[in-house]
Order: sequence, then C-alpha cells, then structure tokens
Amino acid sequence: MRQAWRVADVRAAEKSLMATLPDGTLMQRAAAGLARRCALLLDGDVYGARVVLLVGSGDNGGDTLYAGAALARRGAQVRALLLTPERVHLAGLAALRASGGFTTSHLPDRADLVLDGIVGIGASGGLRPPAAAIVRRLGSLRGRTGDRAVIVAVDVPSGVAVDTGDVPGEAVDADVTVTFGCLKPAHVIGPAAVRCGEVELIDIGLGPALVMSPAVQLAETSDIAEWWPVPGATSDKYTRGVVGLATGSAGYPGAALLGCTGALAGPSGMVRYAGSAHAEVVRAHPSVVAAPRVADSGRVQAWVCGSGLGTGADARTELRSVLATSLPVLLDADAITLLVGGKHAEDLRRDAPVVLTPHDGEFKRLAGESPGADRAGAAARLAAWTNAVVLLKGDRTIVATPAGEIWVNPTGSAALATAGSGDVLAGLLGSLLAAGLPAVKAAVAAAFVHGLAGRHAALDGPVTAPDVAAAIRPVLGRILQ
Ligand SMILES: NC(=O)C1=CN([C@@H]2O[C@H](COP(=O)(O)OP(=O)(O)OC[C@H]3O[C@@H](n4cnc5c(N)ncnc54)[C@H](O)[C@@H]3O)[C@@H](O)[C@H]2O)[C@@H](O)CC1
Repeated sequence: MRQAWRVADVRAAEKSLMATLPDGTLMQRAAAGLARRCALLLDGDVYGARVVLLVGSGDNGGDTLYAGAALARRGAQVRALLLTPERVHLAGLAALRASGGFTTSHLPDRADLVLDGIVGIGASGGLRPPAAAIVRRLGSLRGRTGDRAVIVAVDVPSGVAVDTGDVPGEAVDADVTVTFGCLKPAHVIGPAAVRCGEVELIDIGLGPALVMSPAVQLAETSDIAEWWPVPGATSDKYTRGVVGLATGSAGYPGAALLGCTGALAGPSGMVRYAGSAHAEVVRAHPSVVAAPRVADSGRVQAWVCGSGLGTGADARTELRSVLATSLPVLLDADAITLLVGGKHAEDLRRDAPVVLTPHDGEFKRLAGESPGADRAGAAARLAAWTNAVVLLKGDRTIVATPAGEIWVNPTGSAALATAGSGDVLAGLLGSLLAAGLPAVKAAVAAAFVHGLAGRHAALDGPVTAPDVAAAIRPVLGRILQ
C-alpha cells in the first residue's frame, strides 16, 4: 500500500524532524537524492552535459541549486535561471557558484536536462506569468544528441495544485518527478499525476514524523492478492457468496449481460439475475440463475442494481426491493439517477453498506454539482452525505468512505472509456461484496483489477467491454498465483 500526505501534514512532520537535526540537513538529503537521479538520467554521462536550473524563491529552488552544484562538480555545464534573483536561496546559489555553475538571465536554447525548481509544496494558485512563459517553452529544448531535454520536476511539477491534483493553468510536464519524504496527493490524483511522469521518492528520514493519517492511499498488487477471497477446501457455491444483479431492461439487455460477465469473473460462487433480460442472460451465461424480478429471486449476499435498469416505475420497485434488504447494495447508473431529488435518500439510511459508482455526470446529478478540481474531496463529501462508499470513476478512480478515508486507483487505463465497461465493474464489485469483502476494499480491489483488465485487453488492440470482462480472469491469475 502506498500513501500520500497533504502539504500541511508534510510541513508539520518536517518541522518536528528538523527540530532534531542540524540546519539544512533535510535539504542536503533531498538535493543529494535529486542529483543522483539526475546523473542516472544522463546515463552517467554527466561531464559536459548542459543542465538548466529553473530556480524560484523558496526552498524548492534551494534543493535545485544544491543539486545543480553537485552536477557541476561532476563536470556538467550548469546554468541557473533565477526567476526572482532578489529572493533566491543564497546558500544554494553560493554552492552552485563555488562548484563552477553560473546564472543566466534567459532560458538557454540547448539543454540535456532541465530541473524545475520554480515552486514546490509552497505553491499558491497557478503559475505567475513570467514562470508560465518559461514553462511553455520547455518542450522545445534540445540537447547534445538532438533529443528533447529531459525535464525533472523537483518535489512536484510547478503549476499543479499539490493537495488536489488539479492543474489550474500552465504547468510543467515532467518526465520524472523526484519527491522527498513522502508522496503528496498531486503525485497520484487527477491531471497533476499525469504531469509528474515517473515519480521517485527520496527517503529523507521523514517516515517516523508522519504520524497523521494519509490524505490518500493506493493499493498495490500485494494488497489485492491479500484481500481477494479465494475458495478453501470446505467452500461451496453458497459459502463463497451469491451475488444478485437487478440490472438491464428491454431497452438495455446488454447491461445485464455485461454485469453478469463481470460478476462471473469475481470470487462469489454463484450469480443470480433478476430482471427483464432473464432469458438473454441464461442463454449467454448458462451458470446464472435468472428470474424476472428481485422479489422472485432466491437468496443472495449482495445486490447490484441500476446498470441499464431504466428510471420508470418498474425500476423504482426493483430499487426499493434491494434497498429494503439488509444486504450490501451497489447502486450504479440508473439507480443513481433514481436517487436524485432525495426520493430514496431515506432508504440510504440503512445499516448494511451501500456503494455508489457514479461517473462525473451521475455525480453531478446526485451531488448537485460537478466533482470540480478537488475530486477526492468531492467524493468524500458525497460519501459523508449519502452514508455510502463512493467510487468516482475517472482516469484515476477515487474511492471514498463516509468516514473520510480516500483511495485512488493507480491502474486506470484509457481503454476503459468504452460503453459497458462500468457494467462489468459493477458486476465484479458486487461479486466481491457477496464474497464478504468490506465495501471499501471491494471497491478498491474491483477498480484495481478492472483497470488492469483494461490494460491487458488493450494489448490486443481496441477494447470493448466484453474484452475487459474476458481479461479479468488472466489478470487475476497473475495476481493470485
Ligand atoms: N521544509 C523542509 O524541511 C524541506 C523542504 N524541501 C523543499 O522545500 C520546498 C518547499 O519550500 P518553500 O516552503 O520555501 O516553498 P516553495 O519553494 O515551494 O515555494 C515558495 C515560494 O514560491 C513562490 N510562489 C508561490 N506560489 C507561486 C506561483 N504560483 N508561481 C510562482 N511562484 C510562486 C512564493 O513567492 C514563495 O516564495 C519543497 O517543495 C521541497 O522542494 C526539501 O528541501 C526537503 C526538506
């Protein structure tokens, strides 16, 4: 499991750690790690490399100057462009000069490596115009071999909103981001995460001081392997869990079929289907036990309701039926639309878990506003308001609990942006709920495996929802081996 902390918590941890260390120790650790990574990016060919430092007025600029000094000592031609020369980190600048580096008043035409030290976790608002103009030109810099200059962001790419992962305006598009002490939300959430490129975390000894809860958590393959329910010697189809799907309609039988495909790939021992697509479902999936309505179905341990269900009177009845149970319920698509206006809000005040899986449009309908720039915060607010686990779909899907726990999925893939892929996710997640996984783990694990399935399917070309569903099993085979 990986974790990211908010700026205020990082600063508090740094402060408590600095109280025990000689002045400047953390910056020296940070700069040493940064310089080491830069040397590797130059393939060890540091001597004669053209290195450009973009240096802002804070400690982020200080890290950059010290790292530049280390590279200059190894023979690199280091030029520092000071954005606010009157407020530069003086000791860092002295170190650079003493090592043979220079300052420059303009962005050089050629560079092998650019270090972005304009602004780090002290950023407020979007980049100011002079910095924004420089950042716009970075993509055109070429180095010794004619290749594009490698861009390294120091701590975070300048221009991103560190706590939310938003990119409000011009921002550095880094190949590598070298961060210090711990990850921050911008490294893992939203468009900022894309601007980071590869993220390298340098240990500066901050760990023991990070006593506050992380802002965001990310599951790793080992977590999924640990959580995923697997049958034991005494398991049978009922003890493995039975998932029920109240999905699809005459207009959208495909949603029922795709949901069942996702559910069949999950860990539960049996899939029941309730709805008007029952004949099609049994034809396509002989192992599914189907009935026309929720009321006619046998026992299940969790319900999935909504995908392709419609929003008419019959759909309302089915939604009421699943919410009236004391079982975990996943509400997707039309079931979310049916909640709008608060008509079923009181039904969400139930003891058994509810999982909501909105995309941005459904989120807006339900919450009354778009997720906006702070997707994690928005998901957490909706989770608290609805008393449900909210899985907000996106490139980096967010899972938030009513208690404010937030997860971000690292396996997202553009391949999942295809009709019906959400139905597959709902079925898979429902299967995990039926198998007894707590709602938050079920949501995190389903998003993780679904994302990998999208990537796996994309290896063979353009992806459709059935391809995603078909890829779940090989992906799980690898995770659980
Ligand atoms: N505090 C610590 O113990 C450590 C801090 N480190 C570095 O210090 C950084 C934080 O340093 P600071 O707190 O000095 O803050 P920053 O260096 O991130 O930025 C603060 C400066 O940037 C300017 N600024 C703010 N928003 C701007 C914008 N939108 N456009 C242009 N300029 C803007 C402000 O005028 C301010 O002077 C970290 O990101 C990291 O790189 C590391 O050395 C590790 C240890």
